[in-house]
Amino acid sequence: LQMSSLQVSEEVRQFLKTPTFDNWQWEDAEIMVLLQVMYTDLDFIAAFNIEPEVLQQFLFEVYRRYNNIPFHNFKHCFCVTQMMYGLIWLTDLKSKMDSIDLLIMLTSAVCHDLDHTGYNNAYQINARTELALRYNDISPLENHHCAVAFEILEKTESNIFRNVSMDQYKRIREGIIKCILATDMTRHNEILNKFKSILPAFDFNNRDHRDVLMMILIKVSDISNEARPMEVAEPWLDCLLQEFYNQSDVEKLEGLPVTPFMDRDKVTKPSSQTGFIRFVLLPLFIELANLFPCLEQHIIDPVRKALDYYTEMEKALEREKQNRAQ
Ligand SMILES: COc1ccc(NC(=O)[C@H](C)Nc2nc3c(cnn3-c3ccccc3C)c(=O)[nH]2)cc1
Ligand SMILES: [Zn+2]
Repeated sequence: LQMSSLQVSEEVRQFLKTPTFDNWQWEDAEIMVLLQVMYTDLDFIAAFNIEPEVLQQFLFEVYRRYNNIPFHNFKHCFCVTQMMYGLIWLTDLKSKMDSIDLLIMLTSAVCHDLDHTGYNNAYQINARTELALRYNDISPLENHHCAVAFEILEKTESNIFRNVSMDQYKRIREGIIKCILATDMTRHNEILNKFKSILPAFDFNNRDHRDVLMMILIKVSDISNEARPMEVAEPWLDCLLQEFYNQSDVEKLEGLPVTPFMDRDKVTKPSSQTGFIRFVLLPLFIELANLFPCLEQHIIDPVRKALDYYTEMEKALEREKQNRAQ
């Protein structure tokens, strides 16, 4: 996996800051370079004295620890990190938050699904896997992703934080743990409600407010595929359903409870998406847009278009089913 960060043009560097970036156009080796560009263009290299070869080793270890499964793979890690990077520039967060918080957010996105096996927490708990046992059924996957991140960071040659102070390292570790654990979707309403409650008097100088915002930003980045152009987003839904169907097939074989929206006999692409967009994605994005109005046109409009697209598809499927029934 050869990479050097010299060959990225100014045009690509600008494109990388937008939510329309198409991950499918790039090889893994090029994606590794694009991830380095993000750390460089946010001035983390200078601000935290990160040595380029250590950053490369860190990203290579990360690359190695993601698995080749349909959805929660290294390309997903890149998409989430690239969306986080785009949100940082779109909302001008550099002028509102400390650089160390931005470093926490970007690194959390890079590491947030490390060593995902393609089976969600419900499966881990029902099947009483080693992870569920180790983490007592408490966000087993997210605890594992975070533990793997710090296994990588414990090694000197891949510890991008090895030149920061003890206090900075403590703050970075606390922040990454909070952000990665926040990606457990069973905590979705808990975190969204907390954000809603502080929004009316949001204060960037309030540590608790900043912590909740960081959790909301990684959550938004994590499930934001439908904010991208349809030709980028639709393949991701196919990958996701592949992983979900694989899990529900195994659950059926093992006599374990099957999650309805993962069951290939129950779910269709449009039906899974219209519900998700209406009840999960839009409410979350609309709350964030309350704080950053510019996200209306960059993130919310594309999601409304996706909702229209899947609603139309759902109706067409319905009509087809009626015709077949007659
Ligand atoms: C509250 O917990 C939830 C809520 C909804 C869902 N997922 C869905 O409703 C369906 C399957 N669709 C869906 N789920 C998605 C998307 C993006 N990420 N994502 C996802 C993937 C893994 C785990 C959880 C989610 C939300 C997406 O575009 N669509 C999964 C968990
Ligand atoms: Zn994820």
